[in-house]
Amino acid sequence: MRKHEKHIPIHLLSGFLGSGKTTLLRRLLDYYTAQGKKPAVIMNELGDINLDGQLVGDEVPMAEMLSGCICCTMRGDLGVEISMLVKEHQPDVIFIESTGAANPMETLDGVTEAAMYQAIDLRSVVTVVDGPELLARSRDGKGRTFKLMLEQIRCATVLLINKVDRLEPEQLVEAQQQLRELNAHAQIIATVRCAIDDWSWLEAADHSSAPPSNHMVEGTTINEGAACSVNGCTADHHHAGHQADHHADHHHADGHQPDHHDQHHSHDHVMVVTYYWQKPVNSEAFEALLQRLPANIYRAKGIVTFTDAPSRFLFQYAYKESDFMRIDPQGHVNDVAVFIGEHFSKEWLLNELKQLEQEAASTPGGLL
Ligand SMILES: Nc1nc2c(ncn2[C@@H]2O[C@H](COP(=O)(O)OP(=O)(O)OP(=O)(O)O)[C@@H](O)[C@H]2O)c(=O)[nH]1
Repeated sequence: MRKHEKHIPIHLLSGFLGSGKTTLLRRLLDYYTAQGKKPAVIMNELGDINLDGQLVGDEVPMAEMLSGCICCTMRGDLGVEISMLVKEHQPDVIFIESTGAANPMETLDGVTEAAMYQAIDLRSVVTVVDGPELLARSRDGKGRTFKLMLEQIRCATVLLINKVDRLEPEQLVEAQQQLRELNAHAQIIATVRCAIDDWSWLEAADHSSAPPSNHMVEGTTINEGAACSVNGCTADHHHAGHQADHHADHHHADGHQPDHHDQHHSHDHVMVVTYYWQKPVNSEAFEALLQRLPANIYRAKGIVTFTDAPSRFLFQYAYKESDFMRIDPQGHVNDVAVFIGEHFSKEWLLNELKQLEQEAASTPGGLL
């Protein structure tokens, strides 16, 4: 790397499954493109498909790191992906959206490792916190998921407390107090759908005069006056009992038709089940299934065709709330559903999904 080479600011988006990282990413992309700047994105998913990528415009350069996690198995690849993005697109800024299950300290290590030989500079770690979920889990106060959430909060330079529309005013105060106790330095911003009015923190981070070699893990500040809490981070760096096979046992990029009910990756204690739909299903029956998913399935998303609606839909489910958006994907995209959680019964889930397909197929009427 040449001494006076311009360093590209990098922002790491962290936060638990379904907290709103992609929602924030879209806002960040709009913010930069409105200023005539060129943002680029690295998206990391545990599964082998990137559904969130469907929500990002084709004009945004994007590298997908699938079937693994940049905090561990794919850590070495991160530098390569950054290098390719920089070489091909010369972006003004890069956002890395990590998987909700990523250990933030390990991810930070990965980014800063890459910064040693790339002209990049990590400027902020933005952790999106699902407000209602933080309160619910802190009442219970245990479990590996909660611990991971705490680590993500402790390592942030900016904390977005999101889904405030689902909090009473006194609950918002309680959640803000919890965040402040966990992280004394980060700026805390309360948001609904990650809508941000004041972007000064981002401008300050991008224009920080910190020498490029002083990256965060060495304990320098990101914004003046907003010290990075990384040094004080008490994150557990061990991947205890981590024996997951992170590599998908099939790749559909090669034209190979994926198996119907499919592989199961696990990242640490988190399981991912990917199901490729063979048939359309009834929309009401599908919504009913989402509502009766067990509490240990936190997150689901995918693309589905309904027998009773004229288009395909991108669906999102996080903690009992579901959203459906009409889509018309470019190129060949399978109908697929990804479920993420802990210790849930894969058999139960696959049976339910197959039953939906069978019921829809045996109901007279067919596709609209
Ligand atoms: N009620 C409510 N829903 C929200 C808010 N922000 C995001 N959502 C919804 O929460 C779901 C998850 O949002 P995403 O932005 O995809 O979350 P994510 O963190 O990127 O999810 P993963 O990448 O799967 O971990 C979507 O259905 C969003 O529409 C909010 O402020 N309030």
